[in-house]
Amino acid sequence: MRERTIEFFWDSASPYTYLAATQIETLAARHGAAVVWKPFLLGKAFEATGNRPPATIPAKGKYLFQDLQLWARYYGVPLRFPSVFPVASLTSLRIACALPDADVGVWARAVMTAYWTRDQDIGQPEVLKNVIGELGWDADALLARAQDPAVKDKLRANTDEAIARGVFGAPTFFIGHHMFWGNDRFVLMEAVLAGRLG
Ligand SMILES: N[C@@H](CCC(=O)N[C@@H](CS)C(=O)NCC(=O)O)C(=O)O
Repeated sequence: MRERTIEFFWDSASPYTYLAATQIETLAARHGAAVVWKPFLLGKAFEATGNRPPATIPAKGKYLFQDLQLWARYYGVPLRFPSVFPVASLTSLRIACALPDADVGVWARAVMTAYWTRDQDIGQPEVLKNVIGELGWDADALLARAQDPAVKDKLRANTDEAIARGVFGAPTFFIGHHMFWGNDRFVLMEAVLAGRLG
């Protein structure tokens, strides 16, 4: 039987993850697959694997700015490089861990749109409150829940799981036993979902 689940490890601090988030549900729907949105701390995966943010290597950073804009134009989505970068994504990810599973993708897309298209500093509680309010959710209650020890543990567990499964960057997807890093791996993911690659 073909695999019908795409696990999506995402951190709102990652521009390529924002790009992937604009596409993944449409891709999944084409194949009757479900997306499981898994927030994790990319910085911890960098630390654990000895990897580093690409923008810290000047030549890679320069290329990355052009590459991101080309992808945004290719997808027909907005992308504005934020004035605060890198951003403190921790609270936005804890909020994701405090939500019911069905709302995590909605939150991920909303918070990444605020940061990656409207230059809003999602490290600030006031900004997060606004984004939560725009979704019609109770911002004070959700921000309070995001501080629960069980919620903090969930983010830690997702991050540990990602590292244990070999994640070194973002976005990272799993379809069955296959791991994919990057929004540029969609072509391979579709081949797996369509049963053309085992
Ligand atoms: N080619 C990938 C690039 C993805 C990427 O550079 N992601 C960053 C985070 S935004 C990362 O994880 N970098 C780790 C690395 O360069 O090894 C894509 O198109 O998505």
